[in-house]
Amino acid sequence: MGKSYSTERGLVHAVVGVDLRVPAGQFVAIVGRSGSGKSSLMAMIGGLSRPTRGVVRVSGAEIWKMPDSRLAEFRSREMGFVFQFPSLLPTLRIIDNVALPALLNSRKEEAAAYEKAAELLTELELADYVDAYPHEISAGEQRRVAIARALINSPSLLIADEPTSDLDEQTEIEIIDRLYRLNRDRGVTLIMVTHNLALAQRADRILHIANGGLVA
Ligand SMILES: Nc1ncnc2c1ncn2[C@@H]1O[C@H](COP(=O)(O)OP(=O)(O)OP(=O)(O)O)[C@@H](O)[C@H]1O
Repeated sequence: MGKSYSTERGLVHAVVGVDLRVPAGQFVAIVGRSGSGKSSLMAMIGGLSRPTRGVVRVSGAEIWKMPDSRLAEFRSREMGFVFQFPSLLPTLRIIDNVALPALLNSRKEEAAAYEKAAELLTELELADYVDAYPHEISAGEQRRVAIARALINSPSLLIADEPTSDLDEQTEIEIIDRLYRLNRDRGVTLIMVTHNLALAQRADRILHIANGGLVA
């Protein structure tokens, strides 16, 4: 698959001829320098940015053939996202933030959504903070909330783009450990971009990307 952007400077080829197959349940780490195309690749896989070339299949479905509304629904059901910054809604309690995607998209019963949110928060050792607001918890705890939120609709694929940026080393290890265990214990396929090669070592497979292409 490929992605080019039209800019005033002309076409920028951000991703070029990437052929990537990730078996269900695998943990793949993607590493590469700034500007190498990691986020562009993740956005195409995650149904957030249309490829200019090629196809993306998730759980057998060709996602970029879907009409927008179906893709949005598919994305919220099949995929979870953890980005560089957790972007929790500041006026909602932690539990509301986690339950929200279930209430919005899969039309889960409110009670069931809150029950699942509480379960996930307990699993991520955040049970004490369900009624807290995002500004009342630490940056590492906020990342864990974002992971819980990403899991609320039981996705088969979790996409994490620099999920530990701006965290201290110990918290970074802890977050990666969480993601690692979710992958192992729940069988969620995990594709993670990281700058940190040591953390990438936890993955089943490390892909290096340079100038928009995969390198051996
Ligand atoms: N919306 C856009 N419009 C034009 N060019 C873009 C756009 N997004 C990314 N690019 C360019 O595409 C290339 C790849 O960018 P991308 O963000 O995918 O890299 P990255 O590896 O994720 O970088 P970083 O680690 O700094 O986040 C870069 O040259 C970037 O300038």
